[in-house]
Amino acid sequence: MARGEVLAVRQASVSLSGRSILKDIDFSLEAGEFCGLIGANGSGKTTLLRTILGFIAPSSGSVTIDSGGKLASVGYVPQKFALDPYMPMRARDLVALGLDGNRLGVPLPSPGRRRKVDEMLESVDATRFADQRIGNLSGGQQQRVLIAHALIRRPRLLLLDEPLANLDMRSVAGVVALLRRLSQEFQTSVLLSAHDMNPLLSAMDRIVYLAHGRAASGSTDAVVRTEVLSQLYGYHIDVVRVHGRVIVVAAEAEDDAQAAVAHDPVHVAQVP
Ligand SMILES: Nc1ncnc2c1ncn2[C@@H]1O[C@H](COP(=O)(O)OP(=O)(O)OP(=O)(O)O)[C@@H](O)[C@H]1O
Repeated sequence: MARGEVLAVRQASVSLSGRSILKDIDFSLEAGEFCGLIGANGSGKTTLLRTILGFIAPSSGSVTIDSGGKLASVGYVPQKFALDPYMPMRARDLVALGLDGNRLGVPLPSPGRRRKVDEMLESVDATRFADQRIGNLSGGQQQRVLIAHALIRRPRLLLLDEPLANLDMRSVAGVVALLRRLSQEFQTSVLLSAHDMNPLLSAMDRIVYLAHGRAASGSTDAVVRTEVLSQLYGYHIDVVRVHGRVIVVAAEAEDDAQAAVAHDPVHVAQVP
């Protein structure tokens, strides 16, 4: 691994049930970098995150994480974390659970634990709803608590699977700004998956763009370009910038392009 790198994914390929899902994925993240993992539904974002977490072994290539000597090197906020409104657990209880890692049993309360939890709740602006039932909080508030849970042991790398899905526009902006701030403050590298890159444009240091099981990575300006994405998709793509938003357009009505549009009308729009 190069100096300063927290995560290095090198020529990693992944097959599931005999099907090739990811091919030759290659990118790295440095300390404190904020990276968007962008791709349409089914492009392999969750599979890549699970591979980085070590739940899936790559069939070739490698994934290396530099723990920096820490026990808790990776924090994870999974997709679709269902919180039952009737679960008798306060926001602060969930954050406190993050302190326990893999330990079993109920830890004794202590002033030290309480202080760490209070500080973490404060960092994610959750102090005012810390004593409410987790299931009664709004989607944006729940995301803040889940982020606090994942970050309380100050991991070097934080992985988040579609944390912006199902949030309203204001909450999306709030969660992105929060993650940007925390990644700098804690020097935690963030890898966040999303199907729409637009809310992340101002926050991303780099992008990993997945299509057809392959990835293009680098700075947003270097990757989100007509030539690069056309090569990745294997047919002509136009990258259109309108009012500060990026729209990726499959310009030709080829079969593959049609399929992409049908697959994800939000991500790849089609010129009529
Ligand atoms: N266990 C499995 N066996 C075979 N194929 C699988 C398996 N799990 C996932 N896949 C396939 O791998 C591809 C990538 O799925 P993945 O969930 O990683 O995509 P994603 O980008 O996270 O999608 P979404 O945005 O819908 O969550 C999909 O075509 C999916 O059907």
